Amino acid sequence: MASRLNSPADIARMALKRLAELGLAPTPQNYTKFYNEIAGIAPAVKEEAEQSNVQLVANVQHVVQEAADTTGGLADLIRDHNDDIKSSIHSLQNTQDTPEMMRLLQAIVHTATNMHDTVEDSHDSLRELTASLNQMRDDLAASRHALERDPLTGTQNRQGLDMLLNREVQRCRTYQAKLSVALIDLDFFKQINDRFGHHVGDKVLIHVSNITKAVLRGNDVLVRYGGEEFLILLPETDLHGAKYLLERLRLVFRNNAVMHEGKRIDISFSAGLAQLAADENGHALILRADQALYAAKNAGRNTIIAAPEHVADR
Ligand SMILES: Nc1nc2c(ncn2[C@@H]2O[C@H](COP(=O)(O)OP(=O)(O)OP(=O)(O)O)[C@@H](O)[C@H]2O)c(=O)[nH]1
Repeated sequence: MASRLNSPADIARMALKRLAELGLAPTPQNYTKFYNEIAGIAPAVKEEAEQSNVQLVANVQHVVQEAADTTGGLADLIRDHNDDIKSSIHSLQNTQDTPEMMRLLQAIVHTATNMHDTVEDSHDSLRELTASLNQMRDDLAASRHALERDPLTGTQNRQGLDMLLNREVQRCRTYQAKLSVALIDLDFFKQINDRFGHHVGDKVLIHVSNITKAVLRGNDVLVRYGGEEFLILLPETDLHGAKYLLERLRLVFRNNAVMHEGKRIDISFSAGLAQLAADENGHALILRADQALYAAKNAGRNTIIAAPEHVADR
């Protein structure tokens, strides 16, 4: 049970403890690596996404500046052309000389044609700029998606959880809807790594997230919460429904062992469940699920425990 922690301070403490246990120096690199591992954050993806976001913002600034230049230039040119046409019309009204009238008319046609061409050019360049901005919007969405995904299992990571949870809690308040969370921690996962190697451990994590996703409904969200710990957000689900789902999941785990070199690797999990109370926030809800998970581990593992009802603060 690697990640039992919610606050950054707890995660930081745990990261330092890990470094000390392994006899590693608490360098910024080592500290960051362990902090991210415990918090379930993929550093490479995070850094890459952050860097590309900085690049993206610079690109957006550039395109917006170009658009401003284009429209500003267009306004100036139209004003100049307008002045020319006005002046030619004025001269036209004050002359009776036919050749002069012809010259002035030609000048007006010429200016109007220039104006038309200028507007056409600006239109094309603004269309190109809009296309660039649309492309950037898509890049930004893709980069945000990558930032919120766990690269190993493809599930949501903790990065996007706060926003999702707040949204669901808000929805429950507005519509008096139900929301439960399940915190699942694989039992004795370290032994799988130790016995078969880290790559088999990884394979087990992928397998676990795949079979879990197959059991969940479309609205449910599976989050890789820590190393071998998963959180499931269950909208429109009370504690009874959450228990039913987790029991089903336990059966699915039992019937779908990972096969490695012709041998079964049996996997079980412990889980803590909690249903959102009317006056509770998302953080407190997860904390109760976490305490229930602790109780499930202490009860001997392969156990599902529902948190007692939330007692309102006085
Ligand atoms: N293969 C693999 N192992 C991971 C990953 N993330 C965390 N782990 C391992 O998960 C193990 C968790 O070990 P423990 O915290 O002792 O928990 P456990 O062995 O599951 O024991 P209990 O939770 O108490 O039942 C550690 O060995 C971590 O290195 C990962 O992405 N891949």
